[in-house]
Parts: sequence; C-alpha cells; structure tokens
Amino acid sequence: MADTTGSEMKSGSFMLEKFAKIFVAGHRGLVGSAIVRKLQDQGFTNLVLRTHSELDLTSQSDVESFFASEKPVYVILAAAKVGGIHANNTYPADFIGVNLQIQTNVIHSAYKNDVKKLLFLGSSCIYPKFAPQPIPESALLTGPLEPTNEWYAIAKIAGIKMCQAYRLQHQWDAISGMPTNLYGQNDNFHPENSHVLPALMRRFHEAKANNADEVVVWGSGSPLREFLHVDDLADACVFLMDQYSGFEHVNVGSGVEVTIKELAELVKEVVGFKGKLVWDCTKPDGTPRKLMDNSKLASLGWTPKISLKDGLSQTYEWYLENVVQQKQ
Ligand SMILES: NC(=O)C1=CN([C@@H]2O[C@H](COP(=O)(O)OP(=O)(O)OC[C@H]3O[C@@H](n4cnc5c(N)ncnc54)[C@H](OP(=O)(O)O)[C@@H]3O)[C@@H](O)[C@H]2O)C=CC1
Ligand SMILES: C[C@H]1O[C@H](OP(=O)(O)OP(=O)(O)OC[C@H]2O[C@@H](n3cnc4c(=O)[nH]c(N)nc43)[C@H](O)[C@@H]2O)[C@@H](O)[C@@H](O)C1=O
Repeated sequence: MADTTGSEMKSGSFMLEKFAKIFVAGHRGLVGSAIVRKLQDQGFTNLVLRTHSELDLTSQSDVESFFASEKPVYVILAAAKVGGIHANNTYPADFIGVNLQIQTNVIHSAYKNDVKKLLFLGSSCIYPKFAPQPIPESALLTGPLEPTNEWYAIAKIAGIKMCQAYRLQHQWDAISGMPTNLYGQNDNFHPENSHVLPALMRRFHEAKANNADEVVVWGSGSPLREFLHVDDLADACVFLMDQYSGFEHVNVGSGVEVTIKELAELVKEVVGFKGKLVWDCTKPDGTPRKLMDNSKLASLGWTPKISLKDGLSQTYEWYLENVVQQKQ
C-alpha cells in the first residue's frame, strides 16, 4: 500500500511522448473535441478515438475488449452524461447511473491494461452548496450538495475517490481535474437540456432572427457562475497530464465570475438582440455561487488566457457557421 496521499508518481514524460497512444474518451463532445485539437496542435499523432456508437462505455465487456486490444498508454476521460440544471434535475437516474458505469469501466480497464496515466474530469458541482468562496479543493465532502445536481455530483465524487483508491492500493497514476462551468465550440445548444451559456446564445439568436420583443431567462438572475473557455480547459488538461501526479484533485477555473443577469446581458450584446429580458422564477436557480479557488493550479504554473468577452464572440461565430448554417 502506498504511504502518502500527496506523493508524486511521475510515470513518464508526457510532452515528449508524441507517438504514445492516447485514448481521448468523448472526443466529439465540448471537452473531448477541444482536447483532441490541443493534442494535435502540440504534435501528438497517435490518438485513439471511438464514437459512442462504436464503443458504448457503459458496457463493461466492450470497454475491457477495447483496452485489451488497443492498449492505450494514456487516457483522458471526457465522456460522460452531461447537461444543465434542467437535465440534471429531470434525469437523476441517468446522471448517477451512466456516469458511474462509464467511469468505473474506463478507470478499471485502464488500470488492468497497464495504462501509464489517466486523467478523470469531474465538475465544480462536487462541492457543498454553501462551500466557502472561492472554493478550495479541501472543501470536498464538508457539507450537503446542491439538490439539482447531487446525483451527478455523487458520481463525480466517486470518480475522484476511485482514482485515489487505485493510486493508494496499486500506486497507479490516476489524477482528477475539476473544471468550472465551460463553454465554446461543439457545446450542446439544446433549448432545455444544455447549460445556461449555449441555451441563452441560441435563444437570443432565434429571438433576433424572429424579431421577437423579449427573451425568457430562467431563475432570478442572481446566481453567480465562473466560466472558462474550453480551449483553456484543454490546455490545462494537457498541462496536468504532463506536470501533475498527486492524490488530490485540482480545480480548473478562470477566477472570473458573473451573475446570470450579467451573463445574459453579455450574450445579448454579442448576439445583437435588442429586446428585453423576462425572468422565469418558476425555474430553479441552483447553487447560489461556485467560484473555485484556482491557486493550486496557478502555483503549478498554469493560468487561463481567454477572456469571457472574447470567448463569447468566438463561440457565437462558431455557432453561426456550424449550427445555424448547417440547418439552412
Ligand atoms: N460542459 C461543462 O460545462 C462541464 C463539463 N465537465 C466535464 O467534462 C467532461 C466532458 O463534458 P462535455 O464535453 O461538456 O460533455 P458533452 O456532452 O459535450 O460530451 C460528452 C461526450 O461523451 C460521450 N458519451 C456519453 N455517453 C457515452 C457512452 N455511454 N459511451 C461512449 N461515449 C459516451 C458523448 O458522445 P455522444 O454525444 O455520442 O453521446 C460525448 O462525445 C465530463 O466529464 C463533464 O462532467 C465539467 C465541468 C463543466
Ligand atoms: C457545470 C455544472 O452545470 C450545472 O449546474 P449549473 O451551473 O446550475 O448549470 P446551468 O448552466 O444549467 O445553470 C446556471 C444558472 O443559469 C440559469 N439559467 C438561466 N437561463 C437558463 C437556461 O436557459 N438554461 C440553463 N441551463 N440555465 C439557465 C439557471 O437557472 C442557473 O441559475 C450542473 O447541473 C452540472 O452539470 C454542472 O456541473
């Protein structure tokens, strides 16, 4: 049994292993696609990718066969059942069940098949609803969770603990990153099941196109959220694969928070909608605030680069070219 929780366990020089086989699970999603772009930009040439229909990660036997035949050297786990406040609240069984299955299958088969290092991705919703702000990594499991996403949060906490348990028992290099709320190209723009930023971008765009007078925004507008562009997150994931090998999970945020009202005004401006906002207070606000303490990652040497304003403009351009034009 390994002795210490914080012990470093360097498993190789990730940045130098440009030909090593890397499995990016969930490569067509918001996060997975950004990680693939980042790895390719940095010269990694041997990526193993499977769509959901090619490999259902909830199938233990299929995941085991895949690992046994492909033998990836590194794994970045960006496949999960993901959604915004409404989806989390409406499909609790899927959010706990599918996520527990995916992460258990991938983590165990990766370990069994001699993967050198695995990065698991959780989310800032793992922390207690009323955690101290900004939220340090040490706030994990110190209080009750936000009810709208506790099922997803419990699965994510189990993922962190699984990485820690395999590290302790098997001295295996599994690490966890906890991203804040993300956005960018390849996001999910579903009207109900998406996160707030893509939901509002689509709603403002459609209101502008239809000359509507108003747009409905959920909740009171007072909750605070921290947003990070997914290209920054991808950069942080590659950085962690190369530089971090510790027991504790690592927060990945931008350090910048806005109220939902401020976010709505920003998206409205970027899209160019001229009407008014109407607040639907029958919809849940969720957690009041979840600004992460990003000092651990900063002390390792990583900071984000993309401002919310630039990231929003870039995302809207992508949305126009790839979602709106594809429909026409
Ligand atoms: N988006 C955000 O704001 C945040 C995301 N995260 C974390 O980042 C990670 C990625 O999230 P994100 O990119 O936003 O999610 P997406 O929904 O954009 O992508 C998830 C990916 O997982 C794949 N997937 C889902 N179920 C299965 C399955 N059973 N078998 C194989 N593949 C599957 C999806 O494929 P398909 O679409 O074909 O089903 C998709 O490619 C998750 O762990 C999430 O918890 C953390 C914090 C915030
Ligand atoms: C990343 C994180 O994301 C989820 O948590 P969340 O931060 O609460 O996510 P959200 O983006 O859906 O909402 C943020 C805020 O925005 C408000 N809001 C306004 N109008 C819309 C709207 O139209 N859609 C949505 N979804 N929210 C809206 C909404 O009422 C809430 O106050 C977790 O379930 C979990 O997935 C997780 O880990």
